[in-house]
Amino acid sequence: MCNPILVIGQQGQVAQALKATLPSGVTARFFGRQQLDITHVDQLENILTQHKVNTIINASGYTAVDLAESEPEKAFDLNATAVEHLATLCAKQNIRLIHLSSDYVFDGTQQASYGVDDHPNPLNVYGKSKLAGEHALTQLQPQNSTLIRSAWIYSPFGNNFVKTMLRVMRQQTTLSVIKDQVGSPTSAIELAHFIWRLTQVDLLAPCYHWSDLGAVSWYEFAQQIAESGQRNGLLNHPVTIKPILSREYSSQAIRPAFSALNSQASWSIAQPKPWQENLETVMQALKHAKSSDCG
Ligand SMILES: NC(=O)C1=CN([C@@H]2O[C@H](COP(=O)(O)OP(=O)(O)OC[C@H]3O[C@@H](n4cnc5c(N)ncnc54)[C@H](OP(=O)(O)O)[C@@H]3O)[C@@H](O)[C@H]2O)C=CC1
Ligand SMILES: Cc1cn([C@H]2C[C@H](O)[C@@H](COP(=O)(O)OP(=O)(O)O[C@H]3O[C@@H](C)C(=O)[C@@H](O)[C@H]3O)O2)c(=O)[nH]c1=O
Repeated sequence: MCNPILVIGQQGQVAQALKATLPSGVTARFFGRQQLDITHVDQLENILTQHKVNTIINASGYTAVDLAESEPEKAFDLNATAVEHLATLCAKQNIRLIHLSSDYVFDGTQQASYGVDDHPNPLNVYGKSKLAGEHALTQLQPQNSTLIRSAWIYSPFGNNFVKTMLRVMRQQTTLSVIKDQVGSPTSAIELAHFIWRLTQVDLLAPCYHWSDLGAVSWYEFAQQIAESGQRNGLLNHPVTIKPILSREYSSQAIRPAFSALNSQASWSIAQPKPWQENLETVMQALKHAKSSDCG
């Protein structure tokens, strides 16, 4: 039997999506930060001594984009230094490492969607810490490892823009959402399927991009969430969404104006679906979760 795959992360949305989509015949062990704090290199070493693994999926990360501006050390500890330690151990022990990075490594000045060879130039602390993690992985080159840049991840799990919008829309009938930031929403479930496919690929490319098909502004994304929310009984009143500019919205971090990903090079491994279709699937999952809560 193959050695189990070790997943770092348990409660995060990508970790939960990986758990929900575990392919039959694959064994995976999930470690939340209670069992494995990857900022402690001794804990990593202990786990790797206790568990024989060939592949690690790092689904952990510091993801609080605004908060990172006031606590850069924490963001860099988790997104860069811990990745460096992880990559060092994986290189030493011939373990394949699959790591996640973000569209926020790009500055958003490009006109066309970002491909894997486009130049990263992050605007905020979170993006800088993710890019430092990418550099650690590529420089240390653990055995046949890769990083996946994804973007705007949403799911029925954890915290994300879709769930935030639904919460805000339930509390108020009007809200303002930024229209001059455009990106690629990504269903965590579809991303998880892609990651599991990658674990089966013999020779990995150094970097993949993965998102749903299509690019959209946060404003248009919010409009679709409201429309689908009402149709699926997740919202019981109409909402008015006012399109605003980034400069009208107070936030600590600067976000790229355009960070859509070109993931075409990944389509030989899995075929992405349009974001509207994936959003509908997630909204229906939220609807079922709500009706079983009530039942
Ligand atoms: N969210 C998004 O839109 C995007 C995310 N990404 C990247 O994908 C990855 C996963 O993101 P997502 O699932 O959304 O993140 P979440 O914020 O939902 O989850 C973060 C995960 O990190 C784990 N974690 C936090 N601190 C530690 C630590 N010290 N040691 C070990 N594990 C820790 C958490 O552990 P526990 O399970 O115990 O809570 C949790 O599983 C991150 O690397 C992120 O940068 C990339 C692009 C977009
Ligand atoms: C709640 C809210 C947000 N916004 C804006 C703020 C921001 O520009 C945008 C998205 O806000 P969020 O804080 O949900 O998303 P943000 O934290 O920017 O999401 C990012 O997370 C990291 C981890 C990534 O890697 C990125 O790919 C991306 O998904 O929406 C509004 O315009 N109106 C609102 O009512």
